Amino acid sequence: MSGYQVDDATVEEIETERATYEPITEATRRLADLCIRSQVDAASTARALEHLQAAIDVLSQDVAEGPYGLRHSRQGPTRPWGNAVVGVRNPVAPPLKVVHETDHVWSDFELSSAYEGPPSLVHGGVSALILDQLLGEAAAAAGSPGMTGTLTVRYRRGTPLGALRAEARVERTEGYKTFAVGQICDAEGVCVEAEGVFILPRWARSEQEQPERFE
Ligand SMILES: CCCCCCCCCC(=O)SCCNC(=O)CCNC(=O)[C@H](O)C(C)(C)COP(=O)(O)OP(=O)(O)OC[C@H]1O[C@@H](n2cnc3c(N)ncnc32)[C@H](O)[C@@H]1OP(=O)(O)O
Repeated sequence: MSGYQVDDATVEEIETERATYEPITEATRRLADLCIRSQVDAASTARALEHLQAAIDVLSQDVAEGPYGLRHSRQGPTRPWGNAVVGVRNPVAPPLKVVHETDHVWSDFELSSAYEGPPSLVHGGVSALILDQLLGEAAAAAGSPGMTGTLTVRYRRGTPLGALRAEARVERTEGYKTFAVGQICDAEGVCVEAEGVFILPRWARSEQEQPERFE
């Protein structure tokens, strides 16, 4: 399957890539929030748009074909940098930093106004997105990576924008199937719960080196 690339990037080259693109990604996240909440007048907005167009013109001068994919290096860390949840080069990603413990994974993160669904609350699709990632990471961390087959989400109460924690763990495995559970909590407790089945796809079962992650 395409999108899984092994390259010879050195640790230094990976750090340079991160240092080059992470600041502009973070600025773009800030921009998304400002698009929603700025109250400057039309003339100021038009001026900002001119600056943005200039930035787009510069960045468009050299663009890779296709999405980022999942890049593995023989020397440095794996880079899921285009991922919609954890991608450090993806301004759509909050991004989450996921900590892998022996028996579970977790992440403390903030969701800005860009993730709003009902007023002041997180969009239900965004909660599902985050839980899909966390449950998938739990499956991979347990040594049984897979693609999401089925994800069931229960919204117990509204999830406020702002500071949140997501956690996930593997419940059991059955052959190629891994059953994982997880939740998103605010300071008051659980807001959303999920359970999912992660399946090692047929095409990966026969490969000698199975992928470590599916993103
Ligand atoms: C550190 C790593 C971090 C990784 C994080 C990743 C998080 C993000 C995860 C994703 O978002 S993945 C993207 C969303 N998912 C997909 O796009 C999956 C699309 N579907 C497929 O690729 C295939 O349908 C799938 C791999 C799920 C199953 O196809 P297979 O041909 O490999 O399955 P097969 O027919 O051999 O069935 C294997 C077993 O799984 C069961 N199964 C198949 N599809 C299922 C399904 N959808 N839900 C539940 N069970 C399913 C099937 O019944 C069977 O059970 P039994 O062995 O008990 O008979």
